Amino acid sequence: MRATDAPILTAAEMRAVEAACFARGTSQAELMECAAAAVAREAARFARGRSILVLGGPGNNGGDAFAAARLLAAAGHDVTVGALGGRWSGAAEAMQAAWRGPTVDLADAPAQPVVVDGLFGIGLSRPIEGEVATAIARLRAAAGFVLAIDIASGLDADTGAAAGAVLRADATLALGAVKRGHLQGEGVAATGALLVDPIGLAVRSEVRMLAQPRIAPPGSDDHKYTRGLVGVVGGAMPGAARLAATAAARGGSGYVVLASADARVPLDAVVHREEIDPDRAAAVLVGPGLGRDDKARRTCEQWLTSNCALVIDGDALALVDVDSLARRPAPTILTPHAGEFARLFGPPAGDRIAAALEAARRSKAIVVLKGAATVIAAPDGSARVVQPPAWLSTAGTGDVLAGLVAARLAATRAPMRAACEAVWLHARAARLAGPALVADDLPMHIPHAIAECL
Ligand SMILES: NC(=O)C1=CN([C@@H]2O[C@H](COP(=O)(O)OP(=O)(O)OC[C@H]3O[C@@H](n4cnc5c(N)ncnc54)[C@H](O)[C@@H]3O)[C@@H](O)[C@H]2O)[C@@H](O)CC1
Ligand SMILES: [K+]
Repeated sequence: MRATDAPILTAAEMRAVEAACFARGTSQAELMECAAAAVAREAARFARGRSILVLGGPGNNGGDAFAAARLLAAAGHDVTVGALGGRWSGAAEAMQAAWRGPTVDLADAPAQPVVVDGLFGIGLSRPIEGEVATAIARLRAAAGFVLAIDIASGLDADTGAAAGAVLRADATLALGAVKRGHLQGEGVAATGALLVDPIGLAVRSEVRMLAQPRIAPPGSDDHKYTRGLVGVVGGAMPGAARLAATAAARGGSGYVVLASADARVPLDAVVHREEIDPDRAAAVLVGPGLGRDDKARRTCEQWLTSNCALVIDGDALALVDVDSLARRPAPTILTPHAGEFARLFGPPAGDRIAAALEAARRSKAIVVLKGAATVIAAPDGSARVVQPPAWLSTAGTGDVLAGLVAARLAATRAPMRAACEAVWLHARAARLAGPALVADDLPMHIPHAIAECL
């Protein structure tokens, strides 16, 4: 199944879940059979009758592979196993012994159109080098499709870093839970389509893939103020604030006020004012196109010390500090890209999810760390992760997201929920806008994205 709403674990957390499962009486072999059945199901779906090379490594990832090979062969597929190692133990040994089909050394494995990668999973402990690296490069180049069992071999399960070779997958079937390494570092490119099978494990985690939200429509007695007035603070580059204000208007705000020296408004429905009344605003966005001069600094300071719920983006992220954020009496949402995040909190080490959670804890703000995998982290330790379409990597889309976050904050008054709704709607609007989108295209698709969530 697709990974939406799936739990995301570290390797240590995954092992703890497995240990708890064993403590309740499930055997390792039973869990492995469950994993293998899921792998065989997905491999058969992708193979569509083509010959399959299953790669089996020396650990339990290899155990899954041997068991899946047996199930695929029993279902009538042409299966060869390319094996590495040979000192299997426990359930993996039993699975290896139960495989009766053709087995060759990895180095001699014949190229096949479909490869199932069960070399290494979350137990990778050193870089893939030498003969193994040579073999996987050859097999990858010849394969039309590679399905990784649990995680692409060569990736660190927590950071997605690859110290040596990686067997890049077209699809990965994560077992029990998504691993953090699927979503960061080299894992972003090496994972392919991310699928997850629960394999019967009950996994609880407050770090999850972002699910499609349910959006509450306005009530029959709502009016423009109860639905939430959004203030957008403009500055040196007025286009950015106009994009944000358009997104705020299309994102379900009752009223959008754009405060800018430039009186041009992007829509007739957006009202231009010299100032935003803090007592009327349900949420204020500061930062897109603000500039970083003294005037911008004063504006930023004024809003930072206000009692308004704030979204802080772009230039404003360079004008605030963590302690002032933590002192704010009202909700704050930060929407940094990697550079802005690094300036404010220090460069994220290998694990961006951990870095975003730590930043949220320190700043007492919701942190939306944008990137190939966007992380939405809350001070309470919960986080949601989504991989937005890569076409979003173009100028101005961050301004649209910031406006949308402000709109949802004004509508919901619940910062984590608002950030999750906005990030989901933004990604969905991008898909609706299609390839080669420009930021100006996105706002018109937001209402359609909202309609899918009612
Ligand atoms: N723990 C369990 O009970 C279950 C685990 N499952 C599978 O088991 C995997 C984890 O199994 P393991 O903990 O056995 O670990 P792995 O199977 O990922 O690999 C560990 C083995 O690989 C060797 N190794 C690590 N890096 C190497 C390298 N670069 N070159 C050569 N050898 C290397 C280690 O010495 C060890 O023998 C999961 O990813 C998942 O696929 C599933 O079967 C479900 C049940
Ligand atoms: K693997």
